[in-house]
Amino acid sequence: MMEGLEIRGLEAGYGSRRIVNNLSLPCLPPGEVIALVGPNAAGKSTLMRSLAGLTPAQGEARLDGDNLFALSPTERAKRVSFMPQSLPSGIALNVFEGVFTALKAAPPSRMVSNTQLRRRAFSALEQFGIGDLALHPFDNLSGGQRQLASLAQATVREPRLLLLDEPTSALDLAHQIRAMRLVREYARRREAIVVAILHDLSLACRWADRIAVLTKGDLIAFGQPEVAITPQTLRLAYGIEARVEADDSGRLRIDIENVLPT
Ligand SMILES: Nc1ncnc2c1ncn2[C@@H]1O[C@H](COP(=O)(O)OP(=O)(O)OP(=O)(O)O)[C@@H](O)[C@H]1O
Repeated sequence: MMEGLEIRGLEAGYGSRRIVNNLSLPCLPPGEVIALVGPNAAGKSTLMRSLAGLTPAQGEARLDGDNLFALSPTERAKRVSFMPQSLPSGIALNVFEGVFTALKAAPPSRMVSNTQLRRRAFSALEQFGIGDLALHPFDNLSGGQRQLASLAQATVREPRLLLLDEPTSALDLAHQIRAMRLVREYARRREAIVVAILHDLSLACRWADRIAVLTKGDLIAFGQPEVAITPQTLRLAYGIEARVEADDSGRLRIDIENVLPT
């Protein structure tokens, strides 16, 4: 059995409109964070939602050898978590209840008592620095606080596949770094596969093990940051001229020179 996430010939869209075209990726191994980047409307969310079972798709997606599209809802809830771009409003729960409910819906098999589950839910809040918000109604949170609560909710079940749609878009600089660090630690510790849609390429280069660049539904580059993020990719994906340089520690620096006329 091949461990990790394999995607072959995946196509997804809405009705007769195809958004993601025949997409294949080398196996995404456990323990890694994969950033999915690309311009607006490239199909990133559509791809992610199809992996989460929320948008119909054809082709193959296998998680540890199992057909992801054929998992029962319970099995999927145990193995896959999806954090959407924006949380619905009108959630009549406080932050703790929201996370606890997510955990209770598909608890890890080793957790039997409610006390254990409550402890785990609270520790997920603390990990994201929002333990003090436990009793706040979800609906009263700021955009950034909602995103942190949503991250706690997505990780609390310890899924093998964690799908995050723009998890840091509402976070301040310090919380972006904290969130990405926790997500990467999570991938390493739980041997999980994390796929995160990110618009901030510096964040992607700094925290992702590999980057997939999607443009108009096609994968145009995939690999370690220095392989995927090149002047050519940036031109193709975003229509910008940029220099990409690695500093002494090997970190990529993207220097945008000018924007091409459209
Ligand atoms: N529910 C839907 N029904 C019909 N078309 C949709 C739906 N959701 C998205 N689309 C269309 O699919 C295309 C890709 O959208 P998608 O949200 O996957 O892109 P994205 O790369 O995630 O974009 P962004 O970076 O702007 O969030 C867009 O043209 C969009 O209008």
